[in-house]
Amino acid sequence: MAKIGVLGAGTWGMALARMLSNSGHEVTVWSALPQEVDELSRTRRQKNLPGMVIPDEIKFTKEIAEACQDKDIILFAVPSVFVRSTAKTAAAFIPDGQIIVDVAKGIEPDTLLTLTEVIADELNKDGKHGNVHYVAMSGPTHAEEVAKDLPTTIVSACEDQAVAEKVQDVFMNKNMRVYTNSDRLGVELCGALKNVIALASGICSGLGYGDNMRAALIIRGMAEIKRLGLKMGGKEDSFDGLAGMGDLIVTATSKESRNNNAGYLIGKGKSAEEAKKEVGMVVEGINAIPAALELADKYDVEMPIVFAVDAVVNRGADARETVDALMLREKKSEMTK
Ligand SMILES: NC(=O)C1=CN([C@@H]2O[C@H](COP(=O)(O)OP(=O)(O)OC[C@H]3O[C@@H](n4cnc5c(N)ncnc54)[C@H](O)[C@@H]3O)[C@@H](O)[C@H]2O)C=CC1
Ligand SMILES: O=C(CO)COP(=O)(O)O
Repeated sequence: MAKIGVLGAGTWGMALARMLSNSGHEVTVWSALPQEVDELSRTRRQKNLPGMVIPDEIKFTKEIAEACQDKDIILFAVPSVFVRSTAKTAAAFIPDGQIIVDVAKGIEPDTLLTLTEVIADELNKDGKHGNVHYVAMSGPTHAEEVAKDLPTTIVSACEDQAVAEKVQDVFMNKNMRVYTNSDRLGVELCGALKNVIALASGICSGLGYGDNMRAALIIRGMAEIKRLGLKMGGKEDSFDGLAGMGDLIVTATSKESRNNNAGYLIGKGKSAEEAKKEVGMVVEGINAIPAALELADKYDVEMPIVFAVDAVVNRGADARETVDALMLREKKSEMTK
């Protein structure tokens, strides 16, 4: 059995902590919010997963050292905007050679680093973390379903196959099937960028558009993600796989999706701020837009849906007119080869 430190006690961190604890692993959860640690310890409930009982075996701590020292795996499960600050605080307590798994989905604006790259960037500053192993875990995995033990699949992505398999072994159980993947970059790009397309899907539902439009957004959205991701060095299998198409399908169609729901509210006329507030959990697609635009520019890749989402979410464009303009863009062939 493994010793696992979970950094972040939000919806995803807690659903995974419970699953890992129920598999017999020793789990310690750290949160940056002291009142959250107190509340979780006392109520054994996560506020956004009210039906889920947190096993007594899970230990909560306000000391990040306690969640990082003497662990087989440290799991980063904080929203993307807190990944760097969490890595910075944790660095002094993370031994070299540690396996770090990130489950947050995003790309840091300005640096354009994926989140395992952000953690590495922070840890490498002291020259003492040259042998840390970074794994990205991603796939169609809504916390609300994992919390109910509904069957789920996920990818353990690391260029070192032995490390990817070690993480696969720890996370795999009858409700969670884990595949390995050697393309960490491609997997992380998929996880971050599909959230922007899920916002588009939600916006179109809010406008009253139907399943035809949703299917179009999923396929043409993945065409954009893949165009960029392949140019950046990602591998085709990742975009076609669970972390790519799988996660895009679930996020663009599920009633559980924070991004889909926020998009819906925006399509109904709410501002991005109002939508985020109403959703009440992190909406990573909104955070990912600046980096997606910067990457499209840097790699000279056309991403019309991402540009349209930015126009509606950040620049006050009328959603219906924006969809009309997308539909009437220059005529194209679907063939890429
Ligand atoms: N919820 C889900 O179904 C899934 C979420 N993810 C990803 O996991 C990441 C976390 O998502 P959720 O757990 O849903 O978000 P959430 O909105 O539930 O997370 C909030 C948590 O962030 C932590 N936090 C708040 N302020 C902080 C700070 N200053 N420093 C460090 N931590 C702080 C707290 O523990 C808080 O409970 C996101 O990147 C999301 O895309 C990935 C797969 C599934
Ligand atoms: O990444 C996720 C599911 O795989 C979660 O997506 P949402 O944040 O849109 O709920």
